Amino acid sequence: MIQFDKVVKRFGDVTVLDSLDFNVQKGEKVTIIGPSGSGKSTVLRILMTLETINEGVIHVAGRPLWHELRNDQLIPASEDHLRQMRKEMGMVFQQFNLFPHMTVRRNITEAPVHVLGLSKDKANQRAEEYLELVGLSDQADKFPSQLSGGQQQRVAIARALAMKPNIMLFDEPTSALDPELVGEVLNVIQRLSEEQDLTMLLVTHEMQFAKQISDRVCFFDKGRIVEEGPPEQVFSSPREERTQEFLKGFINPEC
Ligand SMILES: Nc1ncnc2c1ncn2[C@@H]1O[C@H](COP(=O)(O)OP(=O)(O)OP(=O)(O)O)[C@@H](O)[C@H]1O
Repeated sequence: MIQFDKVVKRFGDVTVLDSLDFNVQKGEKVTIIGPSGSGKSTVLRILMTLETINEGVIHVAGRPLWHELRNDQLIPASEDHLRQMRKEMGMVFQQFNLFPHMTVRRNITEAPVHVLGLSKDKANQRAEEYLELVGLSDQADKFPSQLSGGQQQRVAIARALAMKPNIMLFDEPTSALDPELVGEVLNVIQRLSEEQDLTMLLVTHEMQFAKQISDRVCFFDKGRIVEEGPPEQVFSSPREERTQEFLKGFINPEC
């Protein structure tokens, strides 16, 4: 579903992704862990087409993301191609990014109406369906500022799902939340992973959750995958010294 081939990303002189090879299968739930600045968010932002790449090729659902095929040659993607490719993915950010002047319902229906061309009725139906999934059916007429951080993040998840993406990207979805609100968001993500046929890529510092939810955990350092494997292996018996050092910083990651 996702394939990075020798992808290089630089910001000025700093190489953030260093010839990265990385694959995610259809339906797979993959968690990326690693120290601050290792390039985790950059991977998601590149997939969401929020950042460009300098070298390499990325395929999403079998099609090149940042390129188009013309006469068997890869050429840089047009804005139209990027717009099409973006429909494959939904992203949930650390800071919710809801539209503050719109109700919860409109936050969710806006893109389905204006990007997918759904009728208002259809989009409203869809909003109800996903608000129910995230446990917020009774909050549709509120504004984001009237909700807790955990509720806002659940609306953000419903909003991303309402575009019916095949891939969901979560960029540290709980790190801006007060500790007592983290659980409700993780519960929703857990439910999604169990009930929806989604490919999921999650960046998180919630190691226990990563262990629970993931088919595979990838440990990133300096723009490369240092170690990857099933969560039991990576958390309980990491092979690489850098992974061991990183995990020592977390309280009982094996629990
Ligand atoms: N727009 C940008 N301009 C310049 N440098 C950037 C930009 N975005 C990210 N970087 C740099 O790229 C590196 C990787 O950033 P990234 O956000 O991917 O790391 P991360 O592993 O997600 O870190 P964290 O866990 O702290 O969020 C960092 O050194 C960061 O400062």
